Amino acid sequence: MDLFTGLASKVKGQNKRVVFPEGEDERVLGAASRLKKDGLVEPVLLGNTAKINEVSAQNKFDLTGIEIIDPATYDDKQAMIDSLVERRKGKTTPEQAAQMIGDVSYFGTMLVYMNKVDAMVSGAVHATGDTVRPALQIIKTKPGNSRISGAFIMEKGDERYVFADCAINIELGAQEMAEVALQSAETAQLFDIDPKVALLSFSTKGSAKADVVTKVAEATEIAQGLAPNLPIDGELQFDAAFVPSVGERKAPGSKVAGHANVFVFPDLQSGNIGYKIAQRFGGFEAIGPILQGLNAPISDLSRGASEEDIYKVALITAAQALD
Ligand SMILES: CC(C)(COP(=O)(O)OP(=O)(O)OC[C@H]1O[C@@H](n2cnc3c(N)ncnc32)[C@H](O)[C@@H]1OP(=O)(O)O)[C@@H](O)C(=O)NCCC(=O)NCCS
Ligand SMILES: CC(=O)OP(=O)(O)O
Repeated sequence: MDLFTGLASKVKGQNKRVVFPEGEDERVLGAASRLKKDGLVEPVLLGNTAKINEVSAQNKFDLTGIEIIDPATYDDKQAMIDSLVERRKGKTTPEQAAQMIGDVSYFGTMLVYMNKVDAMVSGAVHATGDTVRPALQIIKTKPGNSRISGAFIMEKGDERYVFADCAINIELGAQEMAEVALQSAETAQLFDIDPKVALLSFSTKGSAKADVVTKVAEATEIAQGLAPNLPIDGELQFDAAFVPSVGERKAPGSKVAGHANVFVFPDLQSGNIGYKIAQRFGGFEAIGPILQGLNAPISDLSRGASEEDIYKVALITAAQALD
């Protein structure tokens, strides 16, 4: 069974309410109308109702039964402001809160925080920082996680891999990289991938010396200590992690080298560039970024996302809302 058939059967009929703050965007509307028609989620669109109906009519989308909330005329605004001020005690004044919820990313995040919806999918129009900052400030991390990170499921035919962090942490210390490794192993399990985790570098097992290489070796030790039963290894170059013959030559005896399926990058430059190369040169579908370590299901999208990408990310996000 492919990834999305399995996810669809899990979320079908569960009526998970997913808010789409960029409700006036044509790709978002197309995805929402299909999700509703397929009975997979209950989309909630944010935006101006007349504008949403106009874009839908132009594209012949059927929005029957889909709730639209216009933040400009929302009845419960004061309760939302009060709740935001309470959550950001000492950090946000009522005046600032009123201004913040004028931004659809904050408005949508508050709907999740106040349990008015189960999940949020955004970022087709807004850059990642603007999409996730409200979640970092309001939803915060899950217990046991000091930071969130962003993973992609990279899929082509029956090949399926996890890449992280491709979206959030510009620089990572050893401890933080170890945490991303464990979060990514958990994400892999969610998608029926039996994780073999490689912490990547331009060096394999000491073949080069540099502080950034030492960081990856230290992160590997920390991650192995935290999860002794998981196959985790580093520092590994990508070829040593992925190609069996190279793995054997460069890292003999490693349980991961040559067979890795979860790839943890040492910083955001390499992670973001790496996933886009696999996507655009390698022909992999890049599904995500899936936010890991956040205390509620909220997903960011790439602004390059297609309607199909949005549909799939919404399905994943609804599945995360199931337990
Ligand atoms: C994610 C990002 C927006 C956070 O930056 P920021 O808003 O400047 O963060 P700040 O340091 O001001 O922190 C804001 C809040 O978020 C929290 N935070 C920041 N990064 C976090 C992380 N990785 N995990 C958890 N919380 C985090 C801070 O603790 C702070 O909380 P507080 O307000 O309650 O004290 C920033 O790291 C970023 O731009 N990353 C790159 C995103 C990107 O462009 N990716 C490429 C495309 S996908
Ligand atoms: C994940 C990512 O790179 O997002 P964007 O393309 O929107 O910058």
